Amino acid sequence: MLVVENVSKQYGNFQVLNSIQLEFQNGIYGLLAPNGAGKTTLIKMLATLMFPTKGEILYNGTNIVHLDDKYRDVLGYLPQHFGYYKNYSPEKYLFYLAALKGLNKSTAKQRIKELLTLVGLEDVRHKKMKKFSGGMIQRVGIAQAMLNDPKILILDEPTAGLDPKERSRFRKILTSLARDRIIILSTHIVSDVESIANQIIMMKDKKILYKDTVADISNQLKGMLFETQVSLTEGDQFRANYQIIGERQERGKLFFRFVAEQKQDESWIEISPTLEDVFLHVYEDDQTLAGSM
Ligand SMILES: Nc1ncnc2c1ncn2[C@@H]1O[C@H](COP(=O)(O)OP(=O)(O)OP(=O)(O)O)[C@@H](O)[C@H]1O
Repeated sequence: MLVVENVSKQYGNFQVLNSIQLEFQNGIYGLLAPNGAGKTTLIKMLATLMFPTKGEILYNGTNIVHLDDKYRDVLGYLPQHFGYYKNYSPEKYLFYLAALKGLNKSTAKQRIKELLTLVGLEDVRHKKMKKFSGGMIQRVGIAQAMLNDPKILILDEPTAGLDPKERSRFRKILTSLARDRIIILSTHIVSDVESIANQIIMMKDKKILYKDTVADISNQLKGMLFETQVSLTEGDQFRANYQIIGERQERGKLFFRFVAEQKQDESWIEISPTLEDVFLHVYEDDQTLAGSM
């Protein structure tokens, strides 16, 4: 078990995280927040690339800093921007990293074969990576993070720049890896984690806002989410009165999806909230969100 125990992080006087408390068991955790909320900072601390200003991170009861190499032996990490050699093939690159990680040759051979199959790159294993799409490169990234068969796999915004098909493929790979390890995946895109994460962690104002299942977080808006239609001339007034989650124009009318404390009009239709609704609701005033969508 991995435990983040009362962790705070400051860069100089600038506080990014304040008293973070988290526990991870095997399964997929989606770390979901707009850019700038501190996801990378938390992930870098989990990967021992940065250290908490206060608090500690424990793996099976021992501070990961003290575990040192023993911790890195069970850790797989895919950073936001991972460095690969464009002129290498994925196979050559993975052999190179396996050697750096101290895997013996026959173990490496077997493992690389399995991993290239897992990520669907066996057919192009000898092709130079400079010809690869963003999705293929990210799959090489997963393979490199999985070389040591880690108990903890951490991926920082792994789907950035991928198209929907590649995202879907990525999700399937992660699901297949989740059975007997902790997977922590950071993203600002709800659909990346909605269908695969056992738990979603949402951060706001330097703190953990929610750590719960998709269903339980979605229920935060239960009874408060509605749809209705109004005339075009009433649109501005309606927007001023309610928090709008979505709107569209159709047949000369405005259709709003919006949040209100309770049903105030017979014409309003209560709808089941999704994780995306809660995300938009929670980060409505968040300046960082505008740049991330
Ligand atoms: N080395 C640093 N020195 C000072 N401020 C930093 C440093 N690294 C990050 N920050 C600031 O800390 C805040 C959180 O950054 P962080 O990268 O952890 O956010 P994030 O949620 O991962 O966003 P992104 O996905 O854009 O990286 C941001 O305001 C960022 O500008």
